[in-house]
Amino acid sequence: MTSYQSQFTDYKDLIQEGDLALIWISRGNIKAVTIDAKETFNTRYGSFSHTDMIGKPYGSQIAIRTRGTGRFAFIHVLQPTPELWTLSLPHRTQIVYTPDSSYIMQRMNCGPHTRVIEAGTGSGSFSHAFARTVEKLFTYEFHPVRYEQAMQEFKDHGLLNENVTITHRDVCEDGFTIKESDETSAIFESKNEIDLDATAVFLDLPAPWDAIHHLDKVIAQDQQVGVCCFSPCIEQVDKTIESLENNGWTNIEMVEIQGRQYESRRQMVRSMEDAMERCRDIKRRKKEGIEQKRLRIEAESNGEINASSVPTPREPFTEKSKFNPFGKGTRVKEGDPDFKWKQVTKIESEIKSHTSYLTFATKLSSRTRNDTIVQQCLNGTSDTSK
Ligand SMILES: C[S@@+](CC[C@H](N)C(=O)[O-])C[C@H]1O[C@@H](n2cnc3c(N)ncnc32)[C@H](O)[C@@H]1O
Repeated sequence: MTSYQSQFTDYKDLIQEGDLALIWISRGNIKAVTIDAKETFNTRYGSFSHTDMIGKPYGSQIAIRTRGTGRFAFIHVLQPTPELWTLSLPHRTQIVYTPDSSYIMQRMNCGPHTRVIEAGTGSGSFSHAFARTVEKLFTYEFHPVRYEQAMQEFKDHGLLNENVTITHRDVCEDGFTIKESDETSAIFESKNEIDLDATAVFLDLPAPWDAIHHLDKVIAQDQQVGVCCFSPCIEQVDKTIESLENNGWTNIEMVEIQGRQYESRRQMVRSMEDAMERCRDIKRRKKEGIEQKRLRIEAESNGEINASSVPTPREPFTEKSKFNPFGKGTRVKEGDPDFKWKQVTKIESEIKSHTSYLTFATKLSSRTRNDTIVQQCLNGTSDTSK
């Protein structure tokens, strides 16, 4: 397999041989491909040769004539980003989606100096987002196949060379310390144990409460550390909070992200006269119905059961072309200038985005005052990079 410069962290302009590209076919259909001049990308509309992509800028539209109809079909070739990867990755587990991951990173103040612990790795969706933003990501997975697959994927995406370390571990049983004897991608230099010094922790595990007590050994002692536990059930939240409290975590808060689509629409303004016309119309139709029924019964009893002998109802009084805003008639196109409209907001009635509850907390282990640092801060000479 090709080893990539990490395109997730470094952007490039042109599509090249060996690149990982994300091919946008439609909104819900994005496919990852490795650009190879000998290959074609097949869709049900036809085949797109990789040679037509090589040398073009990322974001280009590639068009072909479709089989049979001769009409155009097209795809877009996109640069991989963590957001697009989340939409196209091979699912090995449930994953964290961008509305949650972006909020979590923002809440935990993730930036270029953050050192993150993540367990479990799962399908690596959140790992890619962390990897782009933070200084270092230590991710843990106890399922052997998922561990291997994630490790290969991180390697292929150039993330292991950058800032990601993956370790095969049951974190609830064995905690987070990484030693030379462990099954890990970590590179050991002078010491046989990695200094994790984590400043943010993300736990997407069935039982995060069993892992929380292991954190003290691996989190930064002199800085405020943030934790987020991602759990689908409120009972899990309850147990997590208990464990966080017992282990000295503070500022505990639970959040649920509910994504909603707000649409700007126009609604027809209806007058009292419209309402009255509607009532008259109902009355008219009812009367016509009763009359028709009477005629049918009469025709039946006279033995004239032939349908053609029953008169067709007369056209409703309301002209269809003029549309009765409250009743039947021709559908009016939203915004039709013959009617009055007001601007309204419509939201989806169902919320589809509940994936999990997010339980946040913080911990500052060492509360001792370092006078040198305080003095440096007061003098404006402190190293603000930390
Ligand atoms: C829901 S998935 C994580 C998905 C991931 N956050 C993503 O965005 O792709 C949970 C993962 O945690 C792993 N896991 C569960 N318990 C674990 C433990 N005690 N230690 C390490 N990994 C664990 C599971 O094997 C699974 O792959």
